[in-house]
Amino acid sequence: MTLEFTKYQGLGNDFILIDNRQNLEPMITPSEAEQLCDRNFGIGADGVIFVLPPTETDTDYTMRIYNSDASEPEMCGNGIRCLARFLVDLGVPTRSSGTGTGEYRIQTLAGVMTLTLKSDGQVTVDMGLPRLLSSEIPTTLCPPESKAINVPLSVAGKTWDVTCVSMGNPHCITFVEDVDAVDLAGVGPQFENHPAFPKRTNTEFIQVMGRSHLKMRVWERGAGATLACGTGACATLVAGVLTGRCDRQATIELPGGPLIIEWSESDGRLYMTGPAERVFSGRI
Ligand SMILES: N[C@H](CCC[C@H](N)C(=O)O)C(=O)O
Repeated sequence: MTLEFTKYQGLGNDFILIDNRQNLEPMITPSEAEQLCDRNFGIGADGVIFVLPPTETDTDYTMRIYNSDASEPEMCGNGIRCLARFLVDLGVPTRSSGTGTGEYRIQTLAGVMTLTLKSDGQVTVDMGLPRLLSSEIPTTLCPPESKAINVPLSVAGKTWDVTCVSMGNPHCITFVEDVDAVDLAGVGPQFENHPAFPKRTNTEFIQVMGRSHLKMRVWERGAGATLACGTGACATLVAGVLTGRCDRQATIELPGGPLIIEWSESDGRLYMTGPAERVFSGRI
């Protein structure tokens, strides 16, 4: 079977996008996606994202994603910005948002996201409400109806203070003195696969540069060290506010570049703004 695809990247978090609008199910299997993500034997990417027909009322399309390890996460922040750019390139008309920019409403396993295309080429995503109860992460670090904020977790012979936030997918955030000193490949997998996280977890290591500037490195569930993580940046801002370290709007500085994140006072939702760029199209 010949597969047409287009590669996009959001701050270096890169994805293979597939126009799957003719079928209700993804046209390739998770293991085929894993092969395509291989950076030596395949196209190379952190994941494969499918544009599927809408099944929820008042949505334009449905997004599904396979990580490069073939697992299926609930949501991807950088990836959904790439999907917005893909829809524009496919010639899909936007809804007028009334503010002079176009919008798409996309169903995901984490809920319906509204994507706004800004005049400067960036994309703002309404990422919805954070989930904070340990049963919602999910984590066994504390009782199901309580929140895991600044709780101790032993990893790699060290005790880390962690705060857990779900953006539909699980995140474990820990604040460190020097984020560049973290042995990401050494400790990342031990966090990812820790028994305290029944669905595994994404892990964000954060250095506070100021109340509106956090420096982040990330070990992603199912993808390893990536250059950026949009859901992780949102979860990080929430953890920073809950632990008194930052304001409700901040620049999250990632290895691949900055994301602007706001945890709205008025509606309690997270808003993420960042770029999404086409790299190349191909067929395999
Ligand atoms: N690896 C993540 C999915 C991709 C999230 C990340 N790339 C983003 O931009 O939000 C997970 O398994 O939850």
